[in-house]
Amino acid sequence: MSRQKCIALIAHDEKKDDMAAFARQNEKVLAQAKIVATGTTGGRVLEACPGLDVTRLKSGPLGGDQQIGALIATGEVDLLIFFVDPLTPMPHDVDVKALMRLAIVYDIPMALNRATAEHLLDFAAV
Ligand SMILES: O=C(CO)COP(=O)(O)O
Repeated sequence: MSRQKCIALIAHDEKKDDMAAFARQNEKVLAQAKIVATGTTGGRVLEACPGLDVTRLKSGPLGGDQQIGALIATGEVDLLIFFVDPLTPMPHDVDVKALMRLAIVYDIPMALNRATAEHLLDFAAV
């Protein structure tokens, strides 16, 4: 039997409502996976869907993006869903860029907005 899929969820502040709505809408699919999330995003996802298996890491600006990058490097993440806010400068922009780079290096499917995330979830059908 193949191992349970791991989905990483991250949303910048302006996109957190969107992430909560996305989680609610896709709760059944997400419930079949193990979820890892940056701290605040994970809290919002759990508020929206208390039954999900969510491991909350550090908040993004405090190293959470790098933790998810490390999980990608060790082969533990199958899909990255990251709702990026393109309109707000971030103090941890270099961490965000590093995370995206690792997702590319390890060829992990990566959705940076909701429209793509819906397609990837359908496609991955965990
Ligand atoms: O900043 C983030 C991603 O870069 C997200 O972190 P939080 O989920 O803790 O807000």
